[in-house]
Amino acid sequence: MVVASSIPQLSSGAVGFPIIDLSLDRSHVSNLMVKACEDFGFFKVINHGVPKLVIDGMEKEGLNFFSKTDLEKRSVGLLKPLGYGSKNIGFNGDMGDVEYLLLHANSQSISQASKSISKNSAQFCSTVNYYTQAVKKLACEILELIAEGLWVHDKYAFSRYIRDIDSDSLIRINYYPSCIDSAAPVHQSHGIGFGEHSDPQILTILHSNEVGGFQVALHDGTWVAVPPDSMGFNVIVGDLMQAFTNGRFKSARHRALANTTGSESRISIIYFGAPPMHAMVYPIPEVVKHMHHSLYRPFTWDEFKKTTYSLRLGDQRLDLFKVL
Ligand SMILES: C=C1C[C@]23C[C@@]1(O)CC[C@H]2[C@@]12CC[C@H](O)[C@@](C)(C(=O)O1)[C@H]2[C@@H]3C(=O)O
Ligand SMILES: O=C(O)CCC(=O)C(=O)O
Ligand SMILES: [Fe+2]
Repeated sequence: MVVASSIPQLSSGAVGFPIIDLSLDRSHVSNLMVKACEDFGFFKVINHGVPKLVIDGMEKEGLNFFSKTDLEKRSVGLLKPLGYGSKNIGFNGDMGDVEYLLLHANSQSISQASKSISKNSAQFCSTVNYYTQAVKKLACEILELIAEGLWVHDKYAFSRYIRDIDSDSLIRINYYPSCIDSAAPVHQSHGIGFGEHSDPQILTILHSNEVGGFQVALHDGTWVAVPPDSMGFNVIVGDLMQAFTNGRFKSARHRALANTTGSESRISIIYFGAPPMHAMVYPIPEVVKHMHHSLYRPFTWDEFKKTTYSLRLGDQRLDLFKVL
């Protein structure tokens, strides 16, 4: 990746995704974000203001959890799809070389979940809460900058959904064991940690340790590796943002490769910013005005989420909401 205001081409001919420095001038940053969302549906932010201590604490709790025995991990008593999972992704047969912990991102749910996740539940709870609050704040700032860059007159047009007390946002920790860690021989691994997909929510904020494997697809379908950087956060446009912007932004298809060669395990911590279940989603009038008609019919997040869970990971679920 290269810090720049345009789309940099690396010498190899590969694309470097935009890196946006949040300490720069606000209107410059908001324009860069809109361009990045249009060109890639993806960018990295640096100088984001989330303290390293908060990130390290969260990562440590994650590693501590995944180091437990199978029995201990499987005893996390949360209703599916929340809780602990290993290899299975969703309900429709998708598989990957990944273990995960999926939680609701509100403090009451985190507090409740902590009791079955950690013996030191108070510490787990406060660590996850600190992280979630900090990353939610970052997500809101980014959404407000994007609204400004799009000249939407209500700068809270997107962020209000995830600021809402009933927001259905999630927090997920994915653990990709190194082949040395893994019980399965390397030749049995199919190479995929988390298969190709777009995220259904509004915006995703992804952090990972210094182990590679995360990839994003360009609009033409070419896969590009995202170099790991534990100092930055990856920002991914979700399906709802595509609907809000009437297709001006496209949700980014991404995947994580399994760790088949390295000796280190990869851990990623992901915040998915989502609206409340009852919230209506429809293209915002300012964007439609320039494009003449709405590409998508209005729908609730509840309806979209149900559709998402009835489909496979890689399906293009937003197509089902297109106006014909
Ligand atoms: C196969 C599936 C897993 C998923 C729900 C789905 O039916 C399709 C989307 C998947 C996804 C991708 C982004 C997030 O990781 C996630 C929690 C979400 O909201 O949609 C997962 C779902 C999951 O793992 O439960
Ligand atoms: O773990 C990663 O790096 C990506 C996983 C992902 O895209 C997801 O959980 O939705
Ligand atoms: Fe994802």
